[in-house]
Amino acid sequence: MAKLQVAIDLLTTADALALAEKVAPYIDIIELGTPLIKSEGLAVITAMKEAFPNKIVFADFKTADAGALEAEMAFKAGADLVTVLATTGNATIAGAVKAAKQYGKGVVVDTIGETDRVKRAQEVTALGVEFVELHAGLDEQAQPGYSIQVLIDEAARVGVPVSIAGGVNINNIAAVKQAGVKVVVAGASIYSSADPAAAAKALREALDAA
Ligand SMILES: O=C([C@H](O)CO)[C@H](O)[C@H](O)COP(=O)(O)O
Repeated sequence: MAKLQVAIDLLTTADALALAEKVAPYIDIIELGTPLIKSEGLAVITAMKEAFPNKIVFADFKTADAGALEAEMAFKAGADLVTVLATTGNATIAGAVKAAKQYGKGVVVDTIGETDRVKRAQEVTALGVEFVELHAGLDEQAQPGYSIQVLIDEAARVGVPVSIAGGVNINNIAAVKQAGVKVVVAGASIYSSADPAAAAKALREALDAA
């Protein structure tokens, strides 16, 4: 069963907690987006885990160096999963994985900015990461001609555990799941909705039905 992850790209702890409260019944993983963590610091991780101890809390650090140190910071604050960039060196990813093993937590590698997401996903999986995020970030999504289909096609052939993030919505979530992903990430289609709870519920139902 694929998990549903809400990516919270809001800028305050209060707004993030309020959104999480609305969507929690329908989602498995609560992602604290990179802008949110930069805005509010580690305290937002602690606040989210205290409010939702039974959810998987995902800290989107996008770590580029000092993998062990940054992963430890996230885990000590309450994160269950932390991201490291695929574009960084294997030593940084391996350092984060080592810290994750010490804390009983996990590392997700984010392929944002990576030219060959499939090849890099296969390489980093061997380092012991939890899964790899096939990710087209907000700026890539804004480019003319962007389609999530490129990620769906990559997921179908990658052969290692992956998530997809990059514009998941109610119209494409079934195709995303059918590509064989472990986790489906939805950000703007939930937090920008006039009714985030209804949006999350619809995504959950479509995911489970696909
Ligand atoms: O990780 C993300 C981005 O880098 C900003 O932090 C997004 O949360 C991710 O792209 C998912 O969001 P949507 O594309 O809006 O679904």
